[in-house]
This record gives sequence, structure tokens and C-alpha cells, in this order.
Amino acid sequence: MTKPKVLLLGEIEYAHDAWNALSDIATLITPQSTTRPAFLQECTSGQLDGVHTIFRTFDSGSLTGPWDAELIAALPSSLRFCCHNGAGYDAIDVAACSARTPPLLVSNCPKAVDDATADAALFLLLGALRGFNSSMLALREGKWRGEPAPPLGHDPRGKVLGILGMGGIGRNLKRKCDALGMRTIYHNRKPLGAEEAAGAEYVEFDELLARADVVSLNLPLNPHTRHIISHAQLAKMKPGVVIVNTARGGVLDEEALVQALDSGHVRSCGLDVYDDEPNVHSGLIRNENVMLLPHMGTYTLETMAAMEERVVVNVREAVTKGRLVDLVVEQRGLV
Ligand SMILES: O=CC(=O)O
Repeated sequence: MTKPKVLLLGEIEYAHDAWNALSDIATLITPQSTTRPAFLQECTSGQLDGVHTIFRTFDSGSLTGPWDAELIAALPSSLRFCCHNGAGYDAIDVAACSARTPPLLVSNCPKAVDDATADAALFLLLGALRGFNSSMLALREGKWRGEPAPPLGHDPRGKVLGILGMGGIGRNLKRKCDALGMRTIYHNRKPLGAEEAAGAEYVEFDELLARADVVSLNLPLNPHTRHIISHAQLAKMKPGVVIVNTARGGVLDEEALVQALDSGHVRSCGLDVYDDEPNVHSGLIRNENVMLLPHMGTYTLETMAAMEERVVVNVREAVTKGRLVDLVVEQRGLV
């Protein structure tokens, strides 16, 4: 019997053994093309016919561009599963995948990312609260803490952490911030059960904005959450608030944030993600007070390896059982 084809979009960097072991059950192939137009042509000319499952890396967006309606329509009709390596799958138009007959099912990679992303959020939170960035820069310029020295920072103890989007990463961050003596309030579409909330207080969105000393964005980017934090929401926050974003740049209106930083209403922020990566708003770059990372939330050896291993688990499940372990939430009613 011929084995189903599994197409790799992007590179396997760590889980080589797990990936290669898939050749027991599938024929592993890679595309010939290196640009989106060429990839679309490769799809529509029938060269990828018979592909059953795709392993898609985050970085493969530089080859294919986003998985929008055009690309999804061009994918071979044999394709049943897309296993995406990343917790966030905003680059994939899931509605267009669901609209195919039969639907193209998508998995993401939650859980494996939780610790490293929450650690990055914690680093940004502490750096922004304490005002470390300008002094770190000044020291390297031979100016010790800076000239003039920066204002005093703030302790996390006793401060209210407002988590918008209390999924795996938000809950992990909450546990870490418990150890710092912070109190957590959160907002989700629905309150969590007592065990998952672990003492965090559920509040409405506006109450979170009004009460938090630190707002951490941990929610997925989708059409409902795009610019969920903009001028009006920033205005409802406490003067001197600190904002941390390790989710996706698009949930935060960067222009509005820059204005709120410039006015002093937002004291500082810690960002790992940007609306137009790798481009960063010039108002953030010039502001030495803010903490900026170049999308490094999951950038650790252990986490990257665990993510690839998990995506391989999804590919194996797709090929052998015709289902996905980490099916995205939007498609759970479809199967
Ligand atoms: O950004 C990283 C991820 O989505 O896992």
C-alpha cells in the first residue's frame, strides 16, 4: 500500500529523530519552491497532489505568506490536516480551512510554549516595572545608571496583575507572579473553574483595565481581538500602568500605545511581539524606557524541541488515526 504524503513547510531544527521516524508511516516530502507565487504554482500544477498532512513551521510564512483564502484554495484536494508549529495560529485563516469539503483540520501547539513564554513575560514585567532598560543602555555607554539617573522603579509586591486571556500561558504567569507577591485578576470570555483560576479573581474587561497596575496580554489574535487595546481602553487604565505583551502585536494598537507612553499615562511596557514584525514602531525604538524583545517568547532549546516533538505527535495522529490531538478550538464542533 502506498504511504500518505506528509509535506514539510519550513525546517525541522531539533526533533530530527521524531520527524524521520514518521517515514515508517508516511512519505516525507518538501516543496521545490522558495517564493509564494512559485508555491501556489506548485500546488495548482498538481505537483503536490496526494499530500495528506502538512507540518507547517512559524517561519514558513516567509515562503508561503499567510495561509489566506487564496492559498487555502490552491492547496491540494487530498490535504486533510495542517499541523502548525506554534501556539498562535493567526497566520492561518481557520474559517477558510473549515469551509473546504471535507474541512482542512488545523492543530496548533499549546502547553509546550507555556513556561518559556510566561518566563519572557515575567522578564518584561520586572524590567518595565523597575525601569531597568535605560540604565542597562546607559551602563554600556559609560554613564552608570544614566545622566540624569532614572526615576525609582516599583516593586511587584502588592501590585495587581491583570491578565487578559487566562489560558495556559496566562495561568503559568499567574503562578510565577504569586511568588512575587502580586495579586491576579483576569478576564476571559468565561470564568475558569476554581482549580484552574487558582485564586485569581474573574473580572469584566473594563474592571480589569481600571484595576490593574500591570496589564498582561495573553490572548490569541483573531478578528475579535485585533486592537482590543487601543485609545479608549488605554484611557481606562490607571495612570502609571505597565503593559506587557507576549501574545501577538496585533492585539495592541501600537500607535495608541506610543501616544500613551509619550504622555506618561502608560509608565512603561514590555513587548515581545509587534504588529508588523520584524518592523517595530519608531516611537517604541526611540523610547529607552521600554523593554523590547524580538519575538523570543519560545526561543529556548528545550521549548523549541518540545514544540517540534508535539507537532510530530499531531502529524502521526493525523496519518494513523485521521484526527488531531491539538485541534484548534474553532474546529472542535466540526468533527
Ligand atoms: O509566537 C509563538 C507561538 O505562537 O508559539
